[in-house]
Amino acid sequence: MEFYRTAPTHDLTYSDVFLVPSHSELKSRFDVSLAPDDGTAATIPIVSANMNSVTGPRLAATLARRGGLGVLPQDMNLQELDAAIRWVKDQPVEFDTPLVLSPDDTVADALVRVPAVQGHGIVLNDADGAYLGAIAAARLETALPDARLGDLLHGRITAIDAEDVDSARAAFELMLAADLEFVPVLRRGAVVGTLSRKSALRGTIYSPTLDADGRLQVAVALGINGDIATKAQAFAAAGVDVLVIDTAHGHQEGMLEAIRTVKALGLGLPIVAGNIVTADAVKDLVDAGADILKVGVGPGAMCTTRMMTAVGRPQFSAVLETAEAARSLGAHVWADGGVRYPRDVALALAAGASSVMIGSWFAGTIEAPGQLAVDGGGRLYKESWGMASTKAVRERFGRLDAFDLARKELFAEGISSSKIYLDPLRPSLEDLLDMITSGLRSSFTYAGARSLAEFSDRALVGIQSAAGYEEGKALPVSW
Ligand SMILES: NC(=O)C1=CN([C@@H]2O[C@H](COP(=O)(O)OP(=O)(O)OC[C@H]3O[C@@H](n4cnc5c(N)ncnc54)[C@H](OP(=O)(O)O)[C@@H]3O)[C@@H](O)[C@H]2O)C=CC1
Ligand SMILES: Nc1nc2c(ncn2[C@@H]2O[C@H](COP(=O)(O)O)[C@@H](O)[C@H]2O)c(=O)[nH]1
Ligand SMILES: [K+]
Repeated sequence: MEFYRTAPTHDLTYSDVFLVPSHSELKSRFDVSLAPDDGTAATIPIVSANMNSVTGPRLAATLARRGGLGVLPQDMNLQELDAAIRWVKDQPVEFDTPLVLSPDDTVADALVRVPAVQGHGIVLNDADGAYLGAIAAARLETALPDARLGDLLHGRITAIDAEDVDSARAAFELMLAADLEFVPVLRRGAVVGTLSRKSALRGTIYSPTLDADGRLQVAVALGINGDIATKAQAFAAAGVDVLVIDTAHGHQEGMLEAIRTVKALGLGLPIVAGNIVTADAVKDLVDAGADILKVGVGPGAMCTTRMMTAVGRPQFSAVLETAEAARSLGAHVWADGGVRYPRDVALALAAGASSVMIGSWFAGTIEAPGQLAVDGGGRLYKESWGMASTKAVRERFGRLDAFDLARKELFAEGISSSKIYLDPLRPSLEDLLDMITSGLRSSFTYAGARSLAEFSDRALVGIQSAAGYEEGKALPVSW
């Protein structure tokens, strides 16, 4: 990466900078590879944050199916995490994970899981797991909230047989011909997944993140306290693919000890560690055994660290400096936090990140763990909160006595409740991934780059004023 015309005299964040187009030999945006090449099997440079409001098993499976990687948060107990890792490993690769409900559930029960939109749906199984039928989510729009889902099955949707779908393109054509937006996919009478026309199309564009056995990959986070070795071994036994050792101040002795402990287990899994923002920290964490550094202090949407402590660093410069240091040591960087638009992802990659971690933006999706809620104006949202907020601290340390819990609560560095609205045009994680990856494919061609390495090499980055940034925004109404 090079700065265009002016070198910066101070640290910069994403809105301070822009990419200048340069000569390109690429003829199509599909000629671009977005694969991170950082020791994970990801094929797109997107990782979901280890936040309880963001990455649950469903979001992790959906993200891996499209080539990214989900990091399950450390604030779940060991049994829950073990079950979550195994659940992701059991999910279909070619089809969407079915949303299975009971015929006795009501329309209101369904509407907290999935909105009444096209391309999504519900599968009904009986108590023994036998398939009863499926309902397109759009049908919920006109049904009464207390109606039983089982009573909506008249004129039920045709299912397709997994054996009849030999390619994603064939599935798309089949659904188009039958004028279907959503179908359950059956194998020998049992549901093995669902498909929408859009997911069939996505199957022709994305490649899943797979382990050596052809199952979806998943990562899990560990804090730096407690019996880290036992936890790491249990996660490895459950089949996890990447370990993320995470604490607010990653450049501390406790983190270095935690990395050494996990490294000494010889599990053969990539170790991600953070959060840090300096080249010195990169060196120390890589020396201890980290393969990937998680970079970002203070940019997160739920994060109050900079206002509480003044500590942190504008994210573009933090990524630029740490990525350069990591590269010289054969390590990589994940840019963590502060992403609000696809452009921010492109800029993090231009600065040298191999992947970009997104939290709050993904909290406002169908696949995120929380229930859907409706505000006074009828808009759909999910609740999100920071992992260092009073809410998270209470949940994490609830087992402590009142005195110790009160001591921990003093140090909250995050917000406890925030509404993250679903984008009505892009309510699912996959809709956001389409938006981000198409933005990236286009960015790469503007820079004449076929791969991530070429992109960070060729990127020309200019520095802009606040007015320059403002000019780049679309105007939904006239001025
Ligand atoms: N990226 C970011 O900007 C930030 C992210 N977070 C996220 O919040 C979650 C909770 O992290 P965390 O609060 O570290 O909790 P952890 O449970 O990981 O514990 C942190 C440990 O480090 C010690 N510590 C020493 N200095 C600090 C410091 N400046 N800040 C925090 N702990 C310190 C704590 O001891 P003691 O409690 O006795 O001081 C404790 O033992 C993580 O997911 C983290 O990534 C939190 C803040 C900033
Ligand atoms: N200082 C805090 N940082 C937090 C907290 N919870 C999460 N985080 C960090 O934010 C990113 C995600 O950023 P986003 O802008 O995409 O939401 C996450 O990975 C953490 O590093 C918090 O309570 N305090
Ligand atoms: K912030």
